[in-house]
Amino acid sequence: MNIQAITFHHLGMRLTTPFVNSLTTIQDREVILIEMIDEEGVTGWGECVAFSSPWYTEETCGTAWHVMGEFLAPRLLKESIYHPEEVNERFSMVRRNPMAKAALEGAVWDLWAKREGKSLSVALGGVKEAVAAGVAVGAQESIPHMIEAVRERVEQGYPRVKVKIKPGADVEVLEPLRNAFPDLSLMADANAAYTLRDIERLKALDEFQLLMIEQPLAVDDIIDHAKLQEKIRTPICLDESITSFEDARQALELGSCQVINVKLGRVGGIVEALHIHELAVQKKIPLWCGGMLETGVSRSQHIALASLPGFTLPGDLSASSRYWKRDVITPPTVVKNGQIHVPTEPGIGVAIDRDQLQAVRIKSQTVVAG
Ligand SMILES: O=C(O)CCC(=O)c1ccccc1C(=O)O
Ligand SMILES: [Mg+2]
Repeated sequence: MNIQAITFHHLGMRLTTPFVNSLTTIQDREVILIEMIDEEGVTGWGECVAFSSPWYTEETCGTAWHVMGEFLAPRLLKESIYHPEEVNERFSMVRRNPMAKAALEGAVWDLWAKREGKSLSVALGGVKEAVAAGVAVGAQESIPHMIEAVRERVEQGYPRVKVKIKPGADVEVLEPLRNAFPDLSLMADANAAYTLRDIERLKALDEFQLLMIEQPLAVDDIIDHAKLQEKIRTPICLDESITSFEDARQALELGSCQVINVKLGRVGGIVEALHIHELAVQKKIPLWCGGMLETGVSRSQHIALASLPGFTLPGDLSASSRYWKRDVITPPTVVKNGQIHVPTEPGIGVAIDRDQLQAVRIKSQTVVAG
């Protein structure tokens, strides 16, 4: 395929409720959507999941806009592409910047799958008709508010709930939650809020039968996580620390985690994620798909990825309505009986809601071939 033009749409979205974690509060959500068109007029869509500020990892919408526009997009427009697996290789002269790479690679996969008449799920080797939903509940102003927020999600049918913790708001939150929901599939995400000096606090969390604890230590650490895993029973799941297949391989070799949260943006795209999946299946390491408070474009890619056999745990895959009053895709993602249907239509299997795109667009920029 010959990509003719790549358009970057800069959107200003707003979450229905603010999302609070150990580092920041997000309500206004800047988003970059990628629209890619080939010589036959087929269009592929991708999403850059970086945030406005570098609180989660170092990329931002600003750095991604720069890297995609100046360095990555020109490499896609220069020569034809036979298969999306070539994209990774073509981007290899750009160090890191996984979210910028994944955004463009994702659009190429959507475009290619549409040309082939295959759903993204089938194109990636997916085997499920539906994937388990899951939900992340941000920090709340009080314990009763937290219990109510979790109850609302349980009543909506989410089979697994994740809450955010930090020192001073861990046992304090998890103990009342566990008492209120003795049988709930519950896990905690620290977004790197602890160090090994907090070991006693972290050991105390073993009491709450958590499915796992996500990213307790530093964003770039795999050494201390291995030491911590030896001292606690709760399985460690890595999020921020895994930015590529190589990171996953090394973390598993060291014993830094027992579970991996795969986010396409964080690991640099679909090909990296497929390699991680292959390794995890071989090593019997359970995987699940994370989320980035994203629009339906990235979520649809994650739903396709979660349909692969190695994604054995419910992810942070929630309904469009959990994030947005109106998503930019149609139909919106819905959760039924705790599950999300995997689309069978070509590519990501959902259409872009052009009216909504227009309504939330701040600016667009197009880069053309030749
Ligand atoms: O529902 C979602 O999109 C995931 C919510 C979530 O936990 C999260 C949201 C934004 C950035 C990082 C994380 C995380 O998994 O750490
Ligand atoms: Mg996380």
